[in-house]
Amino acid sequence: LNRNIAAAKSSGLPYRISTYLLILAHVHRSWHYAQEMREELGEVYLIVSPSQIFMSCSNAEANVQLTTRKRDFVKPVELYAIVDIYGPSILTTEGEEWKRHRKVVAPAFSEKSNSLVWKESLRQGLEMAKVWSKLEGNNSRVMKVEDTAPYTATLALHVISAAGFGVRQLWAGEDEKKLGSSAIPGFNTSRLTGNHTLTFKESLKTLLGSIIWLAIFPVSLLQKSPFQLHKKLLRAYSECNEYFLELCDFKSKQLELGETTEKGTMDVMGPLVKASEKSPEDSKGAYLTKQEVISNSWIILFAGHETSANIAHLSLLFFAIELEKQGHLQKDIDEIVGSRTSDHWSYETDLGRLWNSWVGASINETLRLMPPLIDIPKIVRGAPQPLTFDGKTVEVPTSTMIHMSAVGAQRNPRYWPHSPSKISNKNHDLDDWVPERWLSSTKKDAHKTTHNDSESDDGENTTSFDSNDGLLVPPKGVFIPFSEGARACPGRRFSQIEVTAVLAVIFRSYSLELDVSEWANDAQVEKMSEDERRAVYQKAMGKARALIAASQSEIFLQVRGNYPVKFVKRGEEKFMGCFF
Ligand code: HEM
Repeated sequence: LNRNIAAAKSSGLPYRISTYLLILAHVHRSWHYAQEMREELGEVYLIVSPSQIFMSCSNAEANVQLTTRKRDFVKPVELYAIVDIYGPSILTTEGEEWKRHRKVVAPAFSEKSNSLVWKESLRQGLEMAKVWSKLEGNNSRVMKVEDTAPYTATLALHVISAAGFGVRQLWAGEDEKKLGSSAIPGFNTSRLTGNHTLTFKESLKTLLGSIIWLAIFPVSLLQKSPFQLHKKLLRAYSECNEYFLELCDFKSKQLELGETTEKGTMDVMGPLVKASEKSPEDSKGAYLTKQEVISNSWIILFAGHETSANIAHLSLLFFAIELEKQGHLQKDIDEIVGSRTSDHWSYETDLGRLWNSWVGASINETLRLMPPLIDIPKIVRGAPQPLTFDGKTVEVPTSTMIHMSAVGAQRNPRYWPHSPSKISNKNHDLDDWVPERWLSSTKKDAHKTTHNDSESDDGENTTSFDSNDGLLVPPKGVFIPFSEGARACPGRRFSQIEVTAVLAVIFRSYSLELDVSEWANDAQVEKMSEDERRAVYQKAMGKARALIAASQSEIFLQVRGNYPVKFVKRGEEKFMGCFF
């Protein structure tokens, strides 16, 4: 402890002494009090325990250095061991090995795969609404949904399966005949072949639900366990591996045949399989082994599934709370797509326009307020590292575990346009969901920047629909839900396109209102005056806001519990009129 205190003292940073367990608790709960800590200790501070020095950073200038000086501040890949179940991947490697993975995986997120994401997300959004309409007591005009979270999770899985792996998935009740020649037994059908005892979706559900065991114990030990839970988990683990292997073979054959080369490389996995068929000598460093194709496919599924699903789920919930804002959203969607049905919406023109409207603004605002990864970890492995911000230079001690606090920077009044809160007594509204801050009318010169976030310091450049001047572009290091620099998320556009398509296709046809049946039934609401309706809705708004504020971060930030909502055909809203 004394040694760590001495290192903290000489760092020049404010620090607090704590135990390691309290650091863990801090990390786990930090999103609840990131701002109080920032106000008390400053934007960059240390917590010191006998076994560890921990640094939290909500300063933009420092964040930029943490993401661009990739040799000085490295990714502590050991933290990701929990998801490393099929071997090392792009997410869980560092240095030269990571470069090899990245060289293959990042370009696989191409314009071709993005256009698949767009098409599939529109289709899945419509199918999801169909499923809601068939729930007990619902019809196609009024659809009560107890919890939208499991549905957005299924949707995200289906989109990754289609755009990531080239395998379309169906919702329960959809006719498997629809799949035609793209049916793959067990992977997207209920018929099992070979040694399979579970479908792909069943194995995945078991695996995701109990992944923690695989992180704690090696497979060889679990194999000796007498517990049913462990046996089931191991079964799911090996069947998932089998499914990925079968998928690799399927894609190899597609590529071999040549006739469907285009089809075989449209999705993200196609280029990975292609890279595994090259010899290391012929590939200029861009090759993967077959097992690495599987480990990366798994990681793509894992990293891109709950994250996008949570943003879609939360955006829906925020719009149900903020009916006036929902009105603005629908107006923008109507203006952009007009009377065209979603099968005529274009990736080239409509996507960009939707992104630069209330749709993109609301997604960015959800990511700002509720980033799925509340902290982005880095570590100092070698000598202490200088860090310069606000005109001073401090020294980050060796072995310091760093958290770039996404919540801390993204709610920091210093960096964001803000007004006094309309729902609390705070003098800023950065803890509130205010999508309009992203729209041009609220742009202020002070927040303009020259940074083009479509370029990483690896020199990789991809076309971007979100680097034009449609939405506010915060300074570098301030808006970091996808991290920045070389280790930034390669699935950023994938998820932006997915959530844009889903919100647009749903709000084009439906309005979303909170269920108020806890206070009044439908007949009672019918008889209420406008003021009475507003009063009852405000109770529901308060409860839904409290639910979101009580979210917890396990691996990702997630709402715990649910709030029932009603999707109603546009024009049949019960409460929307009270808020205009
Ligand atoms: C709202 C959605 C998403 C958010 C907020 C998000 C956030 C992030 C963040 C913060 C990182 C950096 C983690 C770190 O450095 O420790 C990351 C990395 C990664 N993400 Fe995402 N992500 C999202 C969606 C996706 C999607 C849809 C995919 C794939 C389909 C994906 C694939 C990956 C991969 C493969 C990495 C590792 C990159 C590397 O280490 O080089 N993500 N993501």
